[in-house]
Amino acid sequence: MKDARILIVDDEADIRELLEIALLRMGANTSTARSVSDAYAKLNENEFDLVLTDMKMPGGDGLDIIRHVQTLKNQPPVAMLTAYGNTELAVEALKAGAFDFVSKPIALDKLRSLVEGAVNISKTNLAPKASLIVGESIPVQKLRKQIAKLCNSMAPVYISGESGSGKELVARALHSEGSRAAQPFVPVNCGAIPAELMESEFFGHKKGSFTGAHSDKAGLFLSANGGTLFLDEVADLPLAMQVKLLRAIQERGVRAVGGEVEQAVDVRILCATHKNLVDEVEAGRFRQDLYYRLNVIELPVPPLRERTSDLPMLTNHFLARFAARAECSQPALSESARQTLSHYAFPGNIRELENILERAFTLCEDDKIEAADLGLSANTTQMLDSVDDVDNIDEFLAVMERQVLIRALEKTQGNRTEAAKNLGISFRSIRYRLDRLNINVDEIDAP
Ligand SMILES: Nc1ncnc2c1ncn2[C@@H]1O[C@H](COP(=O)(O)OP(=O)(O)OP(=O)(O)O)[C@@H](O)[C@H]1O
Repeated sequence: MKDARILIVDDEADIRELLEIALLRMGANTSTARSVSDAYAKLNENEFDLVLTDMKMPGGDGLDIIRHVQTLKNQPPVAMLTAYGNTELAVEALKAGAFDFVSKPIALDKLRSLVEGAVNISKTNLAPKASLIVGESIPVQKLRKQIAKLCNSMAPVYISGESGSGKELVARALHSEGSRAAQPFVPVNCGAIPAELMESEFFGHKKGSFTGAHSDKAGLFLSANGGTLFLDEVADLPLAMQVKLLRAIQERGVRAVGGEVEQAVDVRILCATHKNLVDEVEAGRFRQDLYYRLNVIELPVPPLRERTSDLPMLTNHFLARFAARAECSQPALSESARQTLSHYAFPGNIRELENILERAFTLCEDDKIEAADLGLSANTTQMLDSVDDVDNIDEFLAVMERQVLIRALEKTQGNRTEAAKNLGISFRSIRYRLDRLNINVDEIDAP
C-alpha cells in the first residue's frame, strides 16, 4: 500500500480532502480531480494504481470514468463511491467494469482493504498466469478472456452451466488468476450442509453457544477472508439462510452464532448452480434480492457438446494426469475409440469424459485404449450418427437424455445413486434430471 498512486475524483471539496487525508495516512500518494474532464486529463498524464471516483458529478459520471480507463494502456482498477444503500448504482458500476465500490460515509477499514486489494492487482498484472481451463475452441477462448477480465474484480459472478461442465474449475480460475490467488479459495456445496448447522458453518460459532459447540469455530466466511468463497449449488440454500447470506454480503461482515460483535470480512463471492435461478426466483424458492446481488455478472460455461474440437486436448490432458498419478506410461487411443468419443454427446459433460477415460485407463491393455474399453454402448453412438437430421436441439437432447437415464436405471434396478455414479453425475443431478423429464423410477423395469 505504501506509495500506491491513487486518483481521487469527486466534485465535493470536503470529500476529496477527507479521502486525501485518510489515504495519505495509509502511506499512499494522492492526486485529485474535481470533474470527469479533469480526471481524464490526470489519467492521460500519469499512471495510477487505483482510481476512486464519485458516481454523480456535473458534466459526466463515474461510469464514464470506468469506460475511459478501459481505453487506456495502463488500466488501473476503478472503485466507485456510492451513497449508502444504493445497491443499484453499485451493481451498475461493477457491471461496467468497476473493481469494487465503497459506500459513503466511508469506513476506514473498508477503504484500507479496498486500497490493499487494488495495489495487489497492479502487482499481479505484471505476471500473467497459465489457465487451468484446457481447450482452444472458440467458446473456451471466449471463456478464458472473460475470466481474465473478471478475475481482479470484486464483482460477484454467477457461473451457470450444466452438471460437469466445469463450473467449479471456472471459479478456481477466477480466483487463482487474480490478485487474491495467494489467499484461500473456499468452495462450499450449499446443498450438502444440514439446515440446522448452516448458520454456524457459514458464520462460525462461539464455544458453548449450542450443544456440541465445544470450541470456537471460524466459519466459511472467515476462512475465506482475503480470498474467495465459492457457493456451489447456491439454489439449494434454505430461504432463511438466504436472508442471512444477503446481509453478510451487503455488510461485508459476519457475526458468529453466540457472538457479540460483527467482524469485517473481505471475501469475493462466486456462485453456481445447475438449476435455472430465474425459475427458482419465479417459483418463490430463491430470494430476488439475493439473486440480484449474486448475479451481477453471469458467466455461462458451455456444455462439452458445444466445444467438441477440444476433445483431443481434453483426452490427452486427462490421460496424462492418470498416467502421472499411476506412475506409468500414457496409453494412446485407437482410431475406433477416437471415433466413438467424437460421436458421443456427453450428457454428463467433462466430468463424464473424465470418468469414461479413467475407467478405460484401468481396463486397457498394452497402452492402447480400444472402443470397447470406453464402455459406451453402440446404440448411443449410432443414434448420434443421425445428428444431421436434428431440427430441434432441445427436443433431441431431451429424448437422448431420457434414454440414457432410463437405460442407466434399468441396469441398476432403479437404484438412482448407482445410476448417477455410472453416468458420472451427482445424486442431486440425477434427481433433478428425473424430475425435469418426469421419469418415474418405480415404473422402470429391470431388463
Ligand atoms: N476445460 C477443462 N479442462 C480441464 N479439466 C476440466 C475442464 N472442465 C472441467 N474439467 C474437469 O472436469 C471435472 C468436472 O468439473 P467441475 O467439477 O468444475 O464441474 P461442475 O460444473 O462444477 O460440476 P457440478 O455441476 O456437478 O458441480 C473436474 O475434474 C474438472 O477439473
